[in-house]
Amino acid sequence: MSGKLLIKNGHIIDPANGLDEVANLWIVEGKVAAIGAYDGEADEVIDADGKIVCPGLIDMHVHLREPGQEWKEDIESGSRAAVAGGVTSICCMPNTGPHIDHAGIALQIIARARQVGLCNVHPIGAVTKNLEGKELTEMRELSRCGCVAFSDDGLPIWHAGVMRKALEYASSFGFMVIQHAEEKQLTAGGAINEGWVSTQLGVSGMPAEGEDSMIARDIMLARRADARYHVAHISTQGGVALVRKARAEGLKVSTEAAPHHFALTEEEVLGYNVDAKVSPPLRTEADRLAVIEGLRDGTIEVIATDHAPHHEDDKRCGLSCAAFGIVGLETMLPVSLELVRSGVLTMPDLIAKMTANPARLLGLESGTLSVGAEADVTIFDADTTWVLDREKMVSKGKNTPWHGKEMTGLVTHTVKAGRIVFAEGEVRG
Ligand SMILES: NC(=O)N[C@@H](CC(=O)O)C(=O)O
Ligand SMILES: [Zn+2]
Ligand SMILES: [Zn+2]
Repeated sequence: MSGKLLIKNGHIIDPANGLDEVANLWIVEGKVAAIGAYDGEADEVIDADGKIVCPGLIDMHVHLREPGQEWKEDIESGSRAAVAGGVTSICCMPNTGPHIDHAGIALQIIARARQVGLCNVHPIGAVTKNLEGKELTEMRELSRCGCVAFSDDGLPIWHAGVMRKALEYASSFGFMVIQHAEEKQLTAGGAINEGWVSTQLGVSGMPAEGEDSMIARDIMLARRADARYHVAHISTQGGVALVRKARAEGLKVSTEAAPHHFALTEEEVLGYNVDAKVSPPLRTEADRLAVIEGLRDGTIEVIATDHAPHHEDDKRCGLSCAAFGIVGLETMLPVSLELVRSGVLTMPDLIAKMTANPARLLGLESGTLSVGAEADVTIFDADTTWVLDREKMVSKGKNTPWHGKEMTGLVTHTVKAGRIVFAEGEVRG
């Protein structure tokens, strides 16, 4: 957009540039023009006094459902939910219908996202055709058409031989393979974590070993292939320990945690709460604390929501048959801010896990307030409290375990390429 936007007197935190100070942020012609002094008059001013101003958040794990399941979410509703949550760049997973396993679909998603024009949408290409785990996709072509990483998320790349080939092939081009780590032979039929809650409820469980064993296998394969391997939505104590050890060894292994895995435990499903049913499942308190320790010591570099919208019809059918998934875009920031309030992370460290770190892993240009960068900016009040009402959420998916819960931390403005796309609780455009 043309013109000059001044974000005045905010507490600017930009981990990519080590910035942590109260200053003015000037945006000219959609780009960051200056931080601090600038000679000129603003066309529009946002008073950010007492607020935090940071690069637009990046969520590298989102299910947009388009094409194929637009009644659950689509590119427009997902983009709107993103900016309502302060997120200006999302990576969308390939378990759509058709899958993102050929260039045409990737191009179609990017074109539609540009038309919507609210946030950056970067597709993640499938590793195998039809997510069947058998035949590799044309990763190189998918990459040329805008895919920023590769995954069969929704499903694991279960076949060890195929995973080995995928890692070797991806490694020769520097592509990152993102694994939904789940050994189905251990988790088949399970709906929630295997443990005392599954016993109490009489519902089949998914043991932590289902996740741990696949991460262990993959790390061996990644070591052999010298490949970039990223564990999606890590949820277990054992998994975090394996990733920590691999990183200490110098392997190109990384991981992300979803807010529900560091904020909630399996006890959330007591009462057969289908909105707390997710894959991997909410785990034990020991697992939750291990994820928090992983975030604290840097083993887990990224916070990503695994935003998985479902229609009510897919959820309201009992715990065993309900679809897996929790929506996350609109609760990512307030839920994650608890890590700062409880002293686990500093504010800059938290913001880095939602900006600079995913940008670095994926080679994105966003996630920074460097002068000259596209002006994607999130402004939030870290202390404002509000109550989440699922009916007021922008996402079509209302499947959140936080309905009716008090949230601390409110996004007041989202700016995309210099344009205010969210303010006063409303998405604009
Ligand atoms: N996380 C989930 O519970 N569900 C995801 C799939 C996935 O992320 O594995 C979905 O697509 O619904
Ligand atoms: Zn997954
Ligand atoms: Zn997912």
